[in-house]
Amino acid sequence: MSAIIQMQDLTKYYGKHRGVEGLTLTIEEGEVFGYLGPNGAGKTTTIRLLLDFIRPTRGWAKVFGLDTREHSIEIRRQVGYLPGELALYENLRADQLLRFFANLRGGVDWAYVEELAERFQFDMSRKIGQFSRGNKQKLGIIQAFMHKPKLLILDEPTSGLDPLMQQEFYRLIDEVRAEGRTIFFSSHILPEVERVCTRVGIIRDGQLVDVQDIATLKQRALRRIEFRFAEPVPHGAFDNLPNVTNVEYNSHTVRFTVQGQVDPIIKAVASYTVEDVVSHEVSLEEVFMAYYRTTPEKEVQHA
Ligand SMILES: Nc1ncnc2c1ncn2[C@@H]1O[C@H](COP(=O)(O)OP(=O)(O)OP(=O)(O)O)[C@@H](O)[C@H]1O
Repeated sequence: MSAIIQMQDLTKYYGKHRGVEGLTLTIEEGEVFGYLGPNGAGKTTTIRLLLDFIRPTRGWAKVFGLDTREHSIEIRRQVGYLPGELALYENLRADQLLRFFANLRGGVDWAYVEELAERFQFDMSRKIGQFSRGNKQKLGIIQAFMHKPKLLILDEPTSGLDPLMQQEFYRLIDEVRAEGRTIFFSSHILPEVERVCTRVGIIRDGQLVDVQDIATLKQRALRRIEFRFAEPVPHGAFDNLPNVTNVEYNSHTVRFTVQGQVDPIIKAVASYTVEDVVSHEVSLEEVFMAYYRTTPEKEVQHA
């Protein structure tokens, strides 16, 4: 394995305002790395530093082992980049713009472009100016993936996509991953990061607060689970289960918060007749809260 992205003390201040600070991180070839953080955390700033659209105040970054400041043209040639906000030529048709990019980059298989357009139900013959936000996002995805780059840098790629198209996008990510290519993508949606990534970095207030593989993050995640039973359940029946807190009994229903494995709970509820079960996805905020509760105090003062 070789390092595809390296950051060392990477720091960007906008005047006195902190963008990101002290980012040190290595992403290896073949990783699908999720860069997770709430709005304003510094995700876009990091991506813009990697592509040399802005320059660091301190520290450095390398992509493919090349310094981002000295070799930005070479780096960008080998990267598929989806910006958070696309600036496009509104008067062109989508296929004209894609042909233009294909000619600039060279080596693009047009049949693959057509395949992507079909998969995303994207009509390339329409003018870009007429597109909805979702269609513009599809166009952004197609241009990022069309030349099969060895590194994809994607800024909130699923924003504006409907759920079906999101699923298609996740399949595309899986394919790129199976081919051993590398993806760095920012998101504020934990379930999608869980779905497609191998590792995740959590950024908050401009700083990288944790880097974990997905399995570890899942262990920390909180989940609210509700069971409805055919018969009333005795109060206290599930009070002493491992990993469970905040148990609420209400006649036929029981709700609780779970952190970590659900297996002991499933075994315990199985002695009653379960009519329904609802598991609420954890919000990123809850994951952060769970994270901060287990972080040494001096590190959480800024949280
Ligand atoms: N051009 C700029 N001038 C001044 N401050 C900026 C500029 N760009 C970003 N910032 C600030 O830097 C911080 C990080 O912003 P950034 O856009 O990188 O966050 P983000 O995680 O990508 O958020 P979002 O999900 O909202 O895009 C924020 O506090 C933001 O206000």
